[in-house]
Amino acid sequence: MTRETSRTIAEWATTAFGPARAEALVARAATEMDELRESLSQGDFDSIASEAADVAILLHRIAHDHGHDLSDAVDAKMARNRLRRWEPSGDGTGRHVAEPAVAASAAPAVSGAKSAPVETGEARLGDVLFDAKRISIRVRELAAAIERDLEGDILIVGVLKGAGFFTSDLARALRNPAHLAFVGVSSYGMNGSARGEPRLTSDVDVPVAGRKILLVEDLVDTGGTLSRLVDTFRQRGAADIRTAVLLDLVQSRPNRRLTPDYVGFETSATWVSGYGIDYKEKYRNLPDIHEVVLPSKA
Ligand SMILES: O=P(O)(O)OC[C@H]1O[C@H](OP(=O)(O)OP(=O)(O)O)[C@H](O)[C@@H]1O
Ligand code: HPA
Repeated sequence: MTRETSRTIAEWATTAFGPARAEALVARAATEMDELRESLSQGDFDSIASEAADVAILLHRIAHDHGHDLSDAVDAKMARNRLRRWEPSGDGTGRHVAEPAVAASAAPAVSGAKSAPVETGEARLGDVLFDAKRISIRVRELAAAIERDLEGDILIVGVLKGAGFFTSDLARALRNPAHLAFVGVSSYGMNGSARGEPRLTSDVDVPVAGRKILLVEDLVDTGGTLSRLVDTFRQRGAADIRTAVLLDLVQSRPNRRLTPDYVGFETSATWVSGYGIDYKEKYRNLPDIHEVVLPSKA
């Protein structure tokens, strides 16, 4: 049997019925919902799945017409639901009461131009800014742009840990015969507290002289990490160095040390997490990128 997606459903429906306005689809979904309610009240349990499918088919079409896939949206929403705290209403449904809170007391002190705020209250995971689907589309677009500029053999260098997922997705979207390496960079002092000059904590395992290098970062804030790496590889004789970042934290632009060559998304968020990016080492595993809400800043 064909595994239907929002796209295949929308294509079929448009061929069968012609283009539709979203309002008409919502009204039709409400009618199908009424039929589902009727099946339940009449005890017609055999038709329940089929009536529910009629509702879902309309929802798939609405999602596709607005650039989404409903199954992906359900996956993303469920990932979020599983992180929330819920208060049961007593009838088998419930309301979410608060986002998971993370204590801020252990926050490292932040210094200099780094935009990380020092919190006095509690931080929580906020809205999804860029979901997994959007990220994967954008990664492919970035790869296409990079391929147009950089031909042939390149050395892809991912910056750990934050850019781990972005580097592996971008590398797989690029068709260049690439070599892959990673570096570790830390901006924290030896005591793990103050944010200072970025230093290399682990190096690439290949020579870089004469190579075309694509440096891959999850985000650019002050630009300190990337500019440190560009300087390092330039001193070692790299032939060409390009920088690709998934997120540009636009608030930090005025004091930035470097402008990346390729940018996935711009965001005005102060702090973000997910898709490799952490909040105090947490949330790197989340498939979507969320805003982290820092309620009070000192
Ligand atoms: O533009 P900058 O001001 O240099 O900031 C960007 C860097 O900061 C974060 O890394 P972090 O040092 O937190 O390490 P991580 O990648 O292991 O999370 C982020 O992942 C970038 O690497
Ligand atoms: O928003 C951020 N998230 C994680 N690490 C960061 N480093 C600078 N800004 C950020």
